[in-house]
Order: sequence, then structure tokens, then C-alpha cells
Amino acid sequence: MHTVNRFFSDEQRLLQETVRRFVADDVLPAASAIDRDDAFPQALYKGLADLGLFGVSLAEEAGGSGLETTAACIVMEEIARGSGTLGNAYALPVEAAHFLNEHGDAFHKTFIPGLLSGELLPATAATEPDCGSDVAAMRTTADRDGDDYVINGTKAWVTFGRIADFIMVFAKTDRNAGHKGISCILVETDRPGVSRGKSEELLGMHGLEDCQIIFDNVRVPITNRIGPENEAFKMAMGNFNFSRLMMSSMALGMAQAAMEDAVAYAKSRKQFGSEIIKFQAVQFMLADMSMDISAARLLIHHAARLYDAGHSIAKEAAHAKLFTTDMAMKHVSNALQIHGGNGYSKEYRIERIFRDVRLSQIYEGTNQIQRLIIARQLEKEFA
Ligand SMILES: CC(C)(COP(=O)(O)OP(=O)(O)OC[C@H]1O[C@@H](n2cnc3c(N)ncnc32)[C@H](O)[C@@H]1OP(=O)(O)O)[C@@H](O)C(=O)NCCC(=O)NCCSC(=O)C1=CCCCC1
Ligand SMILES: Cc1cc2nc3c(=O)[nH]c(=O)nc-3n(C[C@H](O)[C@H](O)[C@H](O)COP(=O)(O)OP(=O)(O)OC[C@H]3O[C@@H](n4cnc5c(N)ncnc54)[C@H](O)[C@@H]3O)c2cc1C
Repeated sequence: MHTVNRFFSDEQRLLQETVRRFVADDVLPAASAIDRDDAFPQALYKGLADLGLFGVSLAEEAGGSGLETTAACIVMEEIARGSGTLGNAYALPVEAAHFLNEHGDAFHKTFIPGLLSGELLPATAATEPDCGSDVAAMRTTADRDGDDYVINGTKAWVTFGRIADFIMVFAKTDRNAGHKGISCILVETDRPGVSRGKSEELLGMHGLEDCQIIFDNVRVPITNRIGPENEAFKMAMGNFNFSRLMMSSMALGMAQAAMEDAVAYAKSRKQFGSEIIKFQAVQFMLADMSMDISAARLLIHHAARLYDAGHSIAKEAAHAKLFTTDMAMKHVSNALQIHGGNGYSKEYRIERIFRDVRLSQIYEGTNQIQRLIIARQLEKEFA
């Protein structure tokens, strides 16, 4: 049991126990097959929806449970403790419902119930083949034509791209205005001109159905635009702050699982006539792991509380994402080291966690970009 549990509210503790049970009974037995088969875990995704988990931190008026952002972080940590892929999948409806509720109008909000029930699958498309970190440099365009936008361009690395029912597409509505010329448009994937492009063979996080999405003269009513025209860059940044807490919690769950495995292995493995957990070199790796995991959890929950209190959390979300994903990568690697040769074998799940967790340092803004965000905030704070 995590020490920090003592400070959870009754609701948070109950939520954590519920997810732990689901993970133990349903997710853990399936996690290795999800990785091996590289197939979207549809039944488990629906299982999360049926437990009401997609709306835990969404306002009650929007159909959610109205709990704090910390509640969604707790849920995410527990799911990712069982499967990185399912944790990543969990982020999508949570983030989409949150975004639609914050920025959408009555039409956009009609998509929320389907998201919460797991029947509608969302995707977000900001990245393009030639621009990832530099969001403002995107080339996809949405030109007005009567009451429609006509969208052209290619988006890359779209998680759920192959299976999404709708995509929140970021596109230039003013080509010459840099980040002040970007809008967000909800595009149903059955519209003429939307097609799926190539998928990559990924190192880890299998089963998320990523692919490129090509928009070839896709006609969408102007009313599909989410939020004001040309103002979506800042909407995206605000959403990324929230998403970065989700992805930090995901990496945290994977680090926690790795530590649990490392302790169990170190207690059972004997060398030189002693359990390897008695060797100081192993003890120090475990001690540092435990300390950094606790520190990461506090950073995430601190940022989540600031977010709920209405503060801008650009810096704190970047702190959480940078610290958690770097520490997770380091300690998952150490946990694999503690497994010796067995850590390099698919027979032990640490091998999968090692591959899965690597992504967390790259997406939702690379960790170089998190440093850039922190430094820019410091420049402003001490101006
Ligand atoms: C930070 C960044 C590099 C931006 O740089 P520039 O130099 O263009 O813009 P700059 O001059 O720094 O700023 C413009 C305005 O914007 C505000 N702001 C920036 N960050 C933030 C923030 N975090 N919070 C609030 N405001 C922010 C900034 O203050 C400025 O406002 P002002 O005009 O002064 O009033 C941005 O582009 C970024 O972040 N990239 C990472 C991409 C990235 O994260 N993808 C993720 C793609 S989605 C994804 O990976 C997944 C999705 C689904 C699940 C799987 C993964
Ligand atoms: C599996 C997967 C799923 C994804 N899902 C989605 C999704 O659903 N939707 C979506 O929109 N995107 C998604 N992404 C895209 C992801 O957000 C980008 O890959 C990420 O933001 C980095 O962009 P890039 O790959 O173009 O790298 P680049 O921006 O080309 O960066 C390459 C390297 O240069 C560094 N670099 C770039 N600029 C700077 C700078 N100013 N200072 C210092 N270093 C810098 C980077 O840190 C990195 O190390 C996904 C990516 C992957 C791999």
C-alpha cells in the first residue's frame, strides 16, 4: 500500500481500490498478450468505461463524477501499473471529454456521453510529419468556403488514428499568423476525404492503433470548430498541461510496477548464499527508486491541486512530466538490472515496461521541451 494513501480522501481510496481490483483480475492477466498481439484492448477499455472511470474528474453537469484532477491521476497510476497501453488508452477519453467540456458548445458536448460510455473513440491531431515540438509550424490548413471549412494536410502519430470516431484536428485558419492562426476542428472520421496513412512498428505501447491521417479537401461545417477561430494554440497548451499530468501518472504507475517486481525478485533471488536484496548495491537502487517514485507522486498531485484551484500550471505540469518520466526511465532500467539476465527476457514483464515507459519522455512534449517551458516561465516570473 502506498504511504501517501493515508492522505487520500475516502472517495479517492475507494476509487483506488476499485481500479486495483479490476487491474488484478482483468488487466494483469491480459497485459502481455496486448503487447504481443499489438491489438487495441477493446474489452478492457469498455471495462474501464463501465466502471465510470472516464469521467472521474469531469464536472457533474457534464456527466462526470466531479472529483478532483488528483482522482484521475490516481486512476491512471493504477491502470498503468497493470498495462502501459491501457493507461495510455485511458488518457484519450479523459482528455477529450475535458477539452470538449471546457471549450466546446452544445453540439460538441453531445459527444461526451459516448466518450464516457466507451462507445465513441476520440483522437487528437496536432503533430505532423515535419512538425512535432514546434506546434505553431503546422502546415495543415482549414480554409473557409461558405459555411464550411475545407481541410487539407497530413497529421502524424495519431494515437487511436485507425479506430477513432472523431478527431480533434488542429489546423491553420490564418497561414500568416504563427501560433495566433490555429483553430481546432472536430472532424468525424467517416467524412469524405479522411483517410488513414501509414502506421509505424513501435518499440512499445503496442495496441494503440497509431497512424497518419490524411485530410484531402475534407469539408466540415464551421459549427464543428471548437472554441474561437485562431485561438486554439493556447487551448492546446492548456490541454497539454492537463494531459501532461495524465502522462506523468502513467509513467509513475509503470515505475511503481517495476519497483514492486524488483523488490519481489531481489527477495527471492539468491547469489553468494544470500538473497540479493541483502546486497548494498541492490538496496541503494531500490531505496533511490522508492524515494523518487514518492517525490514524483507528490509533484503530480501538487500540480493537480493547483490546476483545480484555477492556477496556470505550465511550469508545474512540466516539472511533473519531466521529473516523473526521467525518473521512471532510470528506475525501470535499474529494476531490469536487478532482474539480471532474466530482466532481458520476455518471460518477465519488466522487459515490456522498459519498452513501454520510454515513450513517456517523448510524447506530450519531449523532455527537452519541458525544460524549455520551465525556463521560459522562470524568465517571466523573475522579469
Ligand atoms: C511550448 C511550445 C514549444 C511553444 O513554443 P513557441 O515558441 O511556439 O511558443 P511560446 O512563445 O513559448 O508560447 C506562445 C504562447 O503560448 C503560451 N504557452 C506556451 N506553453 C504554454 C503552456 N504549457 N501553458 C499555457 N500557456 C502556454 C505562452 O505563454 C505564449 O503566450 P503569450 O503569447 O506570451 O501570451 C509548444 O509548441 C509545445 O508545447 N510543444 C510541444 C508539443 C506537444 O506537446 N505535443 C503534444 C502532441 S499530443 C500527444 O503527444 C499525445 C496525444 C494523445 C495521447 C498520446 C500523446
Ligand atoms: C507513439 C506516439 C504517439 C503519439 N500520439 C500523438 C497524438 O495522439 N497526437 C499528436 O498530435 N501527437 C502525437 N505524438 C507526437 C508527439 O507528441 C511528438 O512525437 C513529440 O511532440 C515530438 O515531436 P517530433 O517527434 O516531431 O520530434 P522533434 O520535434 O523533431 O524533435 C526531435 C528532437 O529535437 C529536440 N528538440 C526539438 N526542438 C527543440 C528545442 N527548441 N530545444 C531543444 N530540443 C529540441 C526534441 O526534444 C527531440 O529530442 C505521438 C508520438 C508517438 C511517438
